[in-house]
Amino acid sequence: MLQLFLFFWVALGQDVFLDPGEYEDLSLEEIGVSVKELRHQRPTEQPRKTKGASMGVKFRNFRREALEMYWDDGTPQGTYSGRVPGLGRTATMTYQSHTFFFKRGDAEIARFEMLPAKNFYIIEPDDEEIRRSQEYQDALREKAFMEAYEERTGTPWLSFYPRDPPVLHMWPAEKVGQTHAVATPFGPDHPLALRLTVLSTAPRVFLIPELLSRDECDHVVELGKTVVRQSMVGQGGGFQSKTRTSLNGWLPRGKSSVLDNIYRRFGHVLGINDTLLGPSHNAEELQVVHYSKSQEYAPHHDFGDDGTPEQRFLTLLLYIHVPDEGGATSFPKAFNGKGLQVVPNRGDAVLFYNMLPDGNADDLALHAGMPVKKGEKWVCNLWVWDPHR
Ligand SMILES: O=C(O)CCC(=O)C(=O)O
Ligand SMILES: [Fe+2]
Repeated sequence: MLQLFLFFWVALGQDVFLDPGEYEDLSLEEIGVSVKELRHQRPTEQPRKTKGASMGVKFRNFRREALEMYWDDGTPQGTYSGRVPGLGRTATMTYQSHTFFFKRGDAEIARFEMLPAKNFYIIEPDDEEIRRSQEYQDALREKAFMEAYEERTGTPWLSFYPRDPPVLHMWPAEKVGQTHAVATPFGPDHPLALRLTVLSTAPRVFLIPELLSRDECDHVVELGKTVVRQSMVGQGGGFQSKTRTSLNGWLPRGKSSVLDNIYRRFGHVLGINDTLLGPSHNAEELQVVHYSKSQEYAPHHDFGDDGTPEQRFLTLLLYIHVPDEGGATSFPKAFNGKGLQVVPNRGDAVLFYNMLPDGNADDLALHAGMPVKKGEKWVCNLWVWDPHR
């Protein structure tokens, strides 16, 4: 009977959650979830830097000729920063008030000072045909959009442009301590009632206690041991880096029937049809990560700009073996810079959204795997893309 009830509950897509109006924002201590560790990283808010802040910028060259790019370091010649092809583009991380200039031979063609809320710089065409081209008109629209967006929201547009709001379900995160209840028939061997509790509203971070059973954690660790290798970061196969010293590997959902059942559960917990959670649809294979003592993953975003609107929408991080000391997952930009760090219990998961409801990537979703001080840490990442992979 209970099973039947739960089945209908799920089938109707009904989630039980309290009216956000009933919630007070709770402090981390007041949330009342049982975890190994849950705290702020700093006692005070860290105001977002405005002067001298780092920023990602894009340049578009609408000259037909290639240009040489220089950073103005105060010397007459500047620091060489690479070539921008004719009608090409480049992007770089820099700082506010820094200046770049572009040369063809000895002639300076353009010079830009990096200004707050201006992340897009256009080297103007010198011929009418290009000025009338669709590409140039699109670039002007993109520049105007980026500036208006940052003006309006105080945060830069980091997604590909143009990009629609996400199509996948996103759990509301209006107040710290708010919970959503989900029932699923796909428990370890019985239906399961689960809860998602909001740990942070900006970025949107949830704790999901007891998503996996102990036996399931053991099972995934055992599968993980057969696939982990030295971690790589970056695109195109990546490269070894000091910022990610852990080992990782990938597990297809069909690796075992236990894993496939867990994926069905993920579908209910995320509010996303589980058939979409395969590699040919919206998700990557399950990534297993192993850290031993002093290994870490420095602060990073899970999204990247690969020049398409498709983006890593959410991260479901499963703790399948908890370190004895250290190894928290941290969100240094949460709580206006007070930060959030959490070490859940074994079998718990942390869910966070890398995108905002308007389709922008969420800069605040910056996070890190802090150094393990004692024991071993095993986690899994499920990355779900929107609108598809
Ligand atoms: O280990 C953690 O706590 C975070 C891991 C992570 O961010 C990643 O693998 O992308
Ligand atoms: Fe990550």
